[in-house]
Amino acid sequence: MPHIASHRWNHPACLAPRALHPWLVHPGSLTARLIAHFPAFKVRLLRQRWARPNGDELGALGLRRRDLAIVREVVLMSGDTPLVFAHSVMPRQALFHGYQGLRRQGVKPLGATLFANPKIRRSQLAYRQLDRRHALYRAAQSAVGPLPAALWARRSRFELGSARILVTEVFLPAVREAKP
Ligand SMILES: C=C(O[C@@H]1C=C(C(=O)O)C=C[C@H]1O)C(=O)O
Repeated sequence: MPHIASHRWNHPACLAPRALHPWLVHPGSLTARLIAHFPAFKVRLLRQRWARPNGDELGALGLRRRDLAIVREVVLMSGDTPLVFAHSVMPRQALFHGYQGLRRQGVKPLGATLFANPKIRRSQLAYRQLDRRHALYRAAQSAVGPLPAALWARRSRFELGSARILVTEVFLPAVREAKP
């Protein structure tokens, strides 16, 4: 396993390209913003199955290495153009205590569910650049094909009482603020 220079999700978003920055720091539903900016939005569901979270996700969810969670991976699309690779980790405890409905999420955007429930709190957003040393970069690349050497990603927890899920969004090249 190549050493990842830093597991830390603490890269300042201000270092991101100017055209990407508004997307990275957007506090509301990314789905809603993508629908407002791009035509023919759809969710391409890649997988949703029991799996082990990535090493740098355990701490954020208070999990041990052997703990299982349902891992959901999708590509948010505009027609045939991939916009965002999203990876969501839903621990067993969360699925049985609060997030039962997420098991049948299918191609309905997660955001449509999470932002519709006023009891769900979102944590601070955390950012980092990913490259081929990170599992999420490699998963995005196998889903959409060749990518730039580094991609900006953000992640946050969605908390419902004691239940927490971790949602990570990897921004693909097509997502840039329209030229002013
Ligand atoms: C959390 C949101 O849901 C989006 C949709 C996702 C999905 O359907 O799996 C995952 C992450 C988000 O990009 C959002 O819209 O902000």
